[in-house]
Amino acid sequence: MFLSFYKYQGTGNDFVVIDNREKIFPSDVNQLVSFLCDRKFGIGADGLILLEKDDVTDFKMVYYNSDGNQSTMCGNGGRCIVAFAKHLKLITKETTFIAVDGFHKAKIEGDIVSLQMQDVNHLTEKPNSLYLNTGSPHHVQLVNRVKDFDVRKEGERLRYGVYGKEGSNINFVEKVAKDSFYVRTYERGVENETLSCGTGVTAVALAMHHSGQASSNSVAITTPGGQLEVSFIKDINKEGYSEIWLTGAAQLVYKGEIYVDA
Ligand SMILES: N[C@H](CCC[C@H](N)C(=O)O)C(=O)O
Repeated sequence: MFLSFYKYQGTGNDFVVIDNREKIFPSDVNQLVSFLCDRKFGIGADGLILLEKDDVTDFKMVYYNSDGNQSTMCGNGGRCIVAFAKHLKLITKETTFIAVDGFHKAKIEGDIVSLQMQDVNHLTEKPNSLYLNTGSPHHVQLVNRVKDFDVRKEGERLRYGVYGKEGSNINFVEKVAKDSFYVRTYERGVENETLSCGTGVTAVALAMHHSGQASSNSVAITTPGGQLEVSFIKDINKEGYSEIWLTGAAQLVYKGEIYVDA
């Protein structure tokens, strides 16, 4: 059978996106997801996103990493599904949708999508890093000359060596100017560096503010895949953050059909 799909990318984090409102996708078949995400034998992507109906919100987002397993929240994928919902004429400029980590508001203007992320109530300080969950778990570590850093080797070592089976995404960050940082991310479930990671960029912005490396409540993050901005409010009476918004481009690349064994 032929399966229709859309290919989206959000600052280089790329996804197979499927309109599953009629539940045509056999979602219990992990190897189908890993096949579709395979860059040689399939379409190729960091992850796969299903847009489904929801009784309360405009739509439901279901996210799979390219290893075929359903995963925690994907920030760039959340921005791409909002662009897809607009393409399908389900929404115009604003939306509320449900994802694995709860409700999300989002706004879209042209191809720029601003996605509200879940509040972050706790950041764990470790010897030379911070650990926090922005919808997915993230290790954040400042390094020198991040562009020359062996992200794959060090990322894999930390993801398996420190964070065990559950794992974590691993972000290496370098300060480039006041309230401006360059970030490279090793992504759990992709098991490699991706060109950007939305929940990772969000984690880096909050970690840099928490540790005093950033003073503004709006932080510019450059990734190998493009530019993102994270804005937030620091909660005065506790260590957390709220009103966290991740903003950047999300674009349709192509639409296609792929042959899958029935
Ligand atoms: N790989 C992540 C999920 C996708 C995160 C990333 N693509 C993003 O944009 O947030 C994990 O398993 O925690």
